[in-house]
Amino acid sequence: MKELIIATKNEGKMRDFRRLFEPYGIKVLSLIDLTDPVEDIEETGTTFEANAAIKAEAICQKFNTAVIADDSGIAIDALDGAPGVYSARYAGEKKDDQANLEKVLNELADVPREDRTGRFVCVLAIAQPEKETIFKRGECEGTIAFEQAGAHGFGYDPIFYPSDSAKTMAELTPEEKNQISHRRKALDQIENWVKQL
Ligand SMILES: O=c1nc[nH]c2c1ncn2[C@H]1C[C@H](O)[C@@H](COP(=O)(O)OP(=O)(O)OP(=O)(O)O)O1
Ligand SMILES: [Mg+2]
Repeated sequence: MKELIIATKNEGKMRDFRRLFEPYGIKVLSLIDLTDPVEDIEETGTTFEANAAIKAEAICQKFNTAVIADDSGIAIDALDGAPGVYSARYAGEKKDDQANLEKVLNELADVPREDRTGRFVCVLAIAQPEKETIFKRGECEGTIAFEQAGAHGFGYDPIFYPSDSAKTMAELTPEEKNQISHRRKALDQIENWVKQL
């Protein structure tokens, strides 16, 4: 089976990616799956594209092979786009999903339903030896809940209602999430590249 390295240590993303790549007959490996330990990569960029490039290019150079990275997050209009690129560390360096979503709920406590709009963003970077890095962006529009619901998914899924959905992203099955997610929409745009692997 063909293998592809995804430059991530996020287990929630990897569960999404394993399903998303399965139809292409591709086995995806995270940085945790590799036998060589990979040190944490500092995400010093101020855009999703910059951070995705940092991750993809570092691992591409290390292993001299094609690598995909995913930089993603949630952008909330009432918070001027925050947490945005800082989504993973919104409540502190520890990367605590529960603390992060509680911080958002607290900040939006007085914001009425119609003003709770936002979107998930996923930027995929493909880094390949001797080639320019390729970027594709997928977005999933929705609204932020007043309280968390659902046990699937990861990150901010329990507080995000995709547009036209009566269920949060965490109440959807993994298959349902993968039909509408920002990750799906970004991956759709690199389908031709994936198929030629
Ligand atoms: O489908 C999603 N459903 C819910 N939440 C999500 C999703 N996609 C991204 N998110 C949140 C999780 C984390 O708070 C941030 C990603 O941050 P991001 O730096 O890209 O990932 P990370 O540091 O966890 O792992 P890594 O950099 O090793 O890939 O956005
Ligand atoms: Mg990260």
